[in-house]
Amino acid sequence: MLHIDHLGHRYGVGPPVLADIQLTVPDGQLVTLVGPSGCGKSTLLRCVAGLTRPAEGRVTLDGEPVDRVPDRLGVVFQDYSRSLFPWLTVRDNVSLPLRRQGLGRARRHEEAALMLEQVGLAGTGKQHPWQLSGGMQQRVALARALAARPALLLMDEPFGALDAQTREDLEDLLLRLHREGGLTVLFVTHDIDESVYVGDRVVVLAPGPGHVRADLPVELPPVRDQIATRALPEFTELRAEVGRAVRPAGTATP
Ligand SMILES: Nc1ncnc2c1ncn2[C@@H]1O[C@H](COP(=O)(O)OP(=O)(O)OP(=O)(O)O)[C@@H](O)[C@H]1O
Repeated sequence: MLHIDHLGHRYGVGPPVLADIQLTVPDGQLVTLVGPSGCGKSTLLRCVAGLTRPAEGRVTLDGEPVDRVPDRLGVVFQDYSRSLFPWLTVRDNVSLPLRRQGLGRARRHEEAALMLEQVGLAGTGKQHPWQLSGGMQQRVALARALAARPALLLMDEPFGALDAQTREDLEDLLLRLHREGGLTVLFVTHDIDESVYVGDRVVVLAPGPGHVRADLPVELPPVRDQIATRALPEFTELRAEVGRAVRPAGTATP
């Protein structure tokens, strides 16, 4: 379980960027974090990842304070081309976290093959990332994040750079892995539709300084479909509610 307790942050002597963030993500829940540009989403994720030490409050993962990058943390960022090592094969990229855990070569290769199969990339292990499409590279990044069997998966706009069809395929892949593997996920997105489609719960962060404006359960069937789910009245109502929280009346900019 992830627990964020009264977290606040400012960079140096600058203005506060986050204030009094209180958020718990129970095991097995996929929480989407949505909010306008600059409201502090990435800063919050960096604090949770142990990359930035918050000025106030604290983060715990399974009861342990996060004061460095936790061992069992998976991360997937938007920029897949810079997160994979081009000189390593796909298999070696995926098995990197396992090497850090001290697993032998044969076990690492076995696990990497299993993870690649799970993300629909069986048989690509001997290729290099640059031989794959953008969507395939992001699947490799996901396989690598899952290889460490993370207690928490952090995703920062993971599908933002992909074309619409590939993005939908990867949303559905994430939903399946979450459903079948009980993954605990904190997923940052700009996209209100995506926040509702993939989330069990949507948390809206508002700026000035960043704070939780809304925390909404997603009461949609766990097995989702890009066309049928998005057409449900529950989906459109929640999307509107999230939209109003992201952009309260009178704050829209031309
Ligand atoms: N390293 C840094 N030093 C100083 N200020 C920073 C730093 N990183 C972010 N900020 C500031 O903190 C605020 C929040 O930035 P952050 O990147 O966390 O927001 P965000 O919601 O993730 O934005 P976006 O959606 O555009 O990525 C912004 O005003 C930004 O300028």
